[in-house]
Amino acid sequence: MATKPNRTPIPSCLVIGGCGFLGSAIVKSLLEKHPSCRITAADIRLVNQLADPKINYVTVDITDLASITSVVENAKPEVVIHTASPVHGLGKEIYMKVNVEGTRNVIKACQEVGVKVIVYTSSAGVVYDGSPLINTDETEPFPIVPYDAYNDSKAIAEVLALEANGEKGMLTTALRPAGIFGPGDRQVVPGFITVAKNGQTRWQLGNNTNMFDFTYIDNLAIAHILAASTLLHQHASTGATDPSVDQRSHLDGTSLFITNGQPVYFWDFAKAIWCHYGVYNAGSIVMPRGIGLIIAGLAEGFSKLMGREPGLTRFRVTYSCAHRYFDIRKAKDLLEYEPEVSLSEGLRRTIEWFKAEEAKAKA
Ligand SMILES: NC(=O)c1ccc[n+]([C@@H]2O[C@H](COP(=O)([O-])OP(=O)(O)OC[C@H]3O[C@@H](n4cnc5c(N)ncnc54)[C@H](O)[C@@H]3O)[C@@H](O)[C@H]2O)c1
Repeated sequence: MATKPNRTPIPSCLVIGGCGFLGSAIVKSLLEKHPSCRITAADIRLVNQLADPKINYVTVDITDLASITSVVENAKPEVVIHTASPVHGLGKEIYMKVNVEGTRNVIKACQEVGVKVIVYTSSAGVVYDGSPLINTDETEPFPIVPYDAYNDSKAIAEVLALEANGEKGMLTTALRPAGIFGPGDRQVVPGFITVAKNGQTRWQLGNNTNMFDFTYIDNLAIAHILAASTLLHQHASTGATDPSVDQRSHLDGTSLFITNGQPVYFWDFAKAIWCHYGVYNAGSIVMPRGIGLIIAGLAEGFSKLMGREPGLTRFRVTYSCAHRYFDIRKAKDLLEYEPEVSLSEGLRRTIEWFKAEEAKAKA
């Protein structure tokens, strides 16, 4: 049995990737939950800055050791939350450079400056190889053949972050979110909205018996803050890792799946988005997965010849027919993590935000 987590207020925190979707939500939650925290938000591009004098925005490129070291030295944070990563769908080289070498640089800089706690944002995809993930927990090993370069690089970076646990007095943990969505989302919900705009919502790939996990952004931001303040408390009380504590109840040196804890049928999630968006004809034509893969293969070949982006890809077919949901009991035990915003309320807030943004753009 895990012991009840104790927490310590976070006096200073550097959020790397602090202008990104997740990073800026963490900054916002820190302002709310730890109002006296000195916050530095560092990112390679300073966009979406919150107008609050308590936040110090700085430019950083984590692939450059001197750049990240100087940011950590100036910020002198007790806690570093590292969310930076390129988006999914790019080449292997960029993932190895930013996620692997960049994370190595972040760890080195933190060790040099004496940071106490690192919370690394990993991904639920680190255990995915295309096989079904059904209520998967943290005992699931990394796959022998990773699904793609992005997930491979996230797994390598997670291992680097966790191996640094206990070194030079620093405690580390890794959170593995699945399908983050919310206002400001650039990946999950925009994909479904594009399908609606292209008039393709009638098509459903597969028979919709596959369950999927998604995570509302604010729940995930709070999970990061819970992890940071719990580790900070542990640091203050034991100085580092405590080998006398049952290994299963260690937050340091371990990874936790974080989701909304409400797995849903993949196409039910899509249909809910489209209904909120005002499209009600979804899913009336079911295309079996096998046929979808053949058509996607042809579409990819044709698009390559024409120099265009294919609308349907084998990745999208496989993904939308996959079983992918996770057991989050470990996060509930070790962090007392409880998703505050339900999936349906999260979707409502998200689509309202997208509609408002579209209205602003038209005005
Ligand atoms: N979005 C999802 O569904 C999802 C799912 C699982 C895991 N994750 C992980 O969550 C984290 C946050 O994702 P997000 O959706 O907020 O992405 P995002 O693209 O909105 O934010 C990532 C931020 O990292 C910054 N960044 C990229 N390269 C950098 C560099 N070299 N130096 C400094 N900053 C750099 C970007 O400018 C960006 O602001 C990432 O680590 C991602 O791998 C995301």
